Amino acid sequence: MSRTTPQFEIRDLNVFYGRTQRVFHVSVDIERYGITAFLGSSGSGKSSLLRVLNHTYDLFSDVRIEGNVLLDGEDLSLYGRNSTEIMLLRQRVGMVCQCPNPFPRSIYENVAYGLRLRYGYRKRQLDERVEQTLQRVGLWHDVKERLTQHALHLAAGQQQLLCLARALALEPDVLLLDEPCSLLDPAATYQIETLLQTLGQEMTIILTTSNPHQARRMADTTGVLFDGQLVEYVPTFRLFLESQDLKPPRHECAGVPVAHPPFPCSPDGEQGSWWG
Ligand SMILES: Nc1ncnc2c1ncn2[C@@H]1O[C@H](COP(=O)(O)OP(=O)(O)OP(=O)(O)O)[C@@H](O)[C@H]1O
Repeated sequence: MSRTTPQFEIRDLNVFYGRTQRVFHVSVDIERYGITAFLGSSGSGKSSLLRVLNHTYDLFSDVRIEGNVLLDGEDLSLYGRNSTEIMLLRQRVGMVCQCPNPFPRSIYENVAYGLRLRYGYRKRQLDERVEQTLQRVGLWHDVKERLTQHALHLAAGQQQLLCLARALALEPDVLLLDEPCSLLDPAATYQIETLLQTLGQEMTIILTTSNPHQARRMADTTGVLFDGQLVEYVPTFRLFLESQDLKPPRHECAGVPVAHPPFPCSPDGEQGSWWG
């Protein structure tokens, strides 16, 4: 595989829940390394799109997808449900959810569990890797004296860092993050965003957000989802330059003009909502 092959090639992707279509004809290449954000209001299809990238949509019984998703040139639609390929895929393409969801076990075990399963490490190797991984997410200093404590006793931001550590321990090529900061306070958000910017230099990060400021701060490329349709997919700086001009919508989807929402506040302001 060439280094210039996109990490993901998504071709005419449609997602249906039962008979209702929620994602429409999304075609996009996601480049290797850096941060790509999918920005949209609640219900615009961000999670539905993200879940296709590591087959977690399989976990929902009423979902059907059409189209092709290629990871490093390999077509994921050829993978069968619950197959070994899918297990390996989810190690390669790790995921962190909106709501911090550590295992109801100790802090140590949250990171060690996957390492033990994947690499069969013994105690000393496990200790080393757990420490390294917790160092990597900046949590080691806070938790080194209480590794055996229940993970749910950590603050929400620390729980989210632990979930990141759990995913990173398996050395994924890609990290998917579904609104990773939406339930966190500004300090924890800052910590996670800073970490993701560092990680984006060595792996592909794909995140969803409903916060245009977060996309602007974080992402190299931003896709805007609107009612399940991808109405923009551009380098982030272009999206925000153009949005400031409050240009009228210039997109069509299936012949219908799409109301691309303007950016309502000053480019440096944190007030207002894209969608409000
Ligand atoms: N498992 C499901 N079964 C049925 N409908 C679903 C399911 N998951 C999502 N949907 C619907 O699909 C649409 C898109 O949902 P999705 O969660 O992808 O949007 P989102 O942009 O991630 O929203 P949010 O930011 O609120 O999570 C919504 O109308 C939602 O109700």
